[in-house]
Amino acid sequence: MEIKKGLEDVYVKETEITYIDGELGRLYYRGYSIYDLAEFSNFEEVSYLILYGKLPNREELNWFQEKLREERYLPDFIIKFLREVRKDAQPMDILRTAVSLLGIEDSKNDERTDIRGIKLISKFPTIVANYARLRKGLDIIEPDPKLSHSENFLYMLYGDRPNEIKSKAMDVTLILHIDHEMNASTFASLVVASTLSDLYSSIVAGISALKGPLHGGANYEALKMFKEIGSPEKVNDYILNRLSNKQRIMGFGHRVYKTYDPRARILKQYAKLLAEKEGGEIYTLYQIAEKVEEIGIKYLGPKGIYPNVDFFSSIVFYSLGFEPDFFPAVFASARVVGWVAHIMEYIKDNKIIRPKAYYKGEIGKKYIPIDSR
Ligand SMILES: CC(=O)SCCNC(=O)CCNC(=O)[C@H](O)C(C)(C)COP(=O)(O)OP(=O)(O)OC[C@H]1O[C@@H](n2cnc3c(N)ncnc32)[C@H](O)[C@@H]1OP(=O)(O)O
Ligand SMILES: O=C([O-])CC(=O)C(=O)O
Repeated sequence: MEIKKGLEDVYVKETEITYIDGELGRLYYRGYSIYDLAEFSNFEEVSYLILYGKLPNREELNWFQEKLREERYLPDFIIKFLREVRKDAQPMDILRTAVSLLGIEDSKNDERTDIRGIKLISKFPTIVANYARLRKGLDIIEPDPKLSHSENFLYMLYGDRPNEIKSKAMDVTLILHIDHEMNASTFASLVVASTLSDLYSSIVAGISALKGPLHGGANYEALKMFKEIGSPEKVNDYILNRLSNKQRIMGFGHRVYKTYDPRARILKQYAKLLAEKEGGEIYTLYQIAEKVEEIGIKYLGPKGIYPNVDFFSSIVFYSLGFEPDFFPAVFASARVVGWVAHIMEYIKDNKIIRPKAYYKGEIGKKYIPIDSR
C-alpha cells in the first residue's frame, strides 16, 4: 500500500487559475507571469482576473471596483464584537470568528458565490485594520471609498493616506499572496466546499489552515526569528545552532519550489526599499534577513530549500506598520481571492473530497465490560 504522506504530488483537480513551475521558480496567474502582474497591474485587476478568468475591460473593472468599495463597511455587530473581544487575541482568530459571524448574518441570502466572495475580499482589510487599531487603544477609522483597495487598507491602519511607495509595496504584496494552486489552506476550503457547505464555512476552514506556522503563519515566525537573532553578526552561529538542533528556518522551504520562490525575489526588493527608507530597527532586521538568506542558502540550497514568500514579506509587512502577529491575517486578506476562485472552479464539477485511511489496527476484538478490564 503506497501512502502519499501529506498528499505530496497528488493532483486533486484540474485548474486554469494558477501554474507553478517549481523547478524554474516561476509563477503564473491565469497564464500571466507574476513579475508582469506585480509590475504593471493592481490588486483589483488581478483579483478580477483570478475570479473571472480574464483581465477586465474598463467597464468590468469599474463594476468590480465599485462593488469592492461598497462592501468595505462592517455591520454594527461585527464592530461591537471587535470592540468587546479581548485585545490580546491572535488576529487570525479574530478574522476567523468575524467571518463566522458574517456567515450567520448572510445565511438567508442566496447570492452568487462571486458576489459573496467580493463581500469577504472587501471586508477582510476592515476587520484586520479595525482590530489592529482597537488593540492599540485607538478608535477605528471608517473606510474611504475614494481610495484603492490597498491604499484604503493602510489608511484604515494609519489614519492618513499612505505615501506612494507604501501603497505600491502593499498592492504588490497583496497581489503576490492572492493564489498559490493547491496549498493547504485552499485545499482545506475545498474539502468544506465539496460537501456543499456554504462559502463562509469554507473560508473559515481556509483561515484556520493558513494560520499554522508551516503555512501562512511562517511570516510571523520569520520576523520573530530575525528579532531573536538581534544582529547580522550573530546570524551564522544562530543558523548553525538551529540546524544542528533539527529546527527549521522559518520562511525557508517549499513543497513545490525546489529553488527560489519568485514571490520572495520581488518581496526582497520591496523589503530593501522600505527598510532603507525607514532605517532604525527595520533596517537592522532587513540586514539580518539578508544574512539569514545567505547562510540559509549555503546550507539548505543544495537540498532545494530556499526562501519562500513568507521570508521577506515579514519585513515588508513590518515596514508597512503591521504588528508581527497580524502578518498571517494580512496574508489571508489576499488569499481569500484564491480560496473563492478555487471553490467556484471546483464546485462546477463537484465531487465530495473523501480520501481513504489505510487501517492498521486489529479487528474482531471482544468487548470487555468496564469492571473486567
Ligand atoms: C505560504 C507558505 O505556506 S510557504 C511555506 C511556509 N512555511 C515555512 O516557511 C516553514 C518552514 N518550512 C517547512 O516547514 C517546510 O519546508 C514546508 C512545510 C514548507 C514544506 O514541507 P515538506 O514539503 O513536507 O518538506 P519536509 O517537511 O518533508 O522537509 C523535507 C526535508 O527538508 C528539511 N526542511 C524543510 N524545510 C526546512 C527549513 N525551513 N529549515 C530546515 N530544514 C528544512 C526537513 O527537515 C526535511 O529534512 P530531512 O529529509 O532530512 O528530514
Ligand atoms: O503553495 C504552498 O504550499 C504554500 C504557499 O506558498 C502558498 O500558499 O502561498
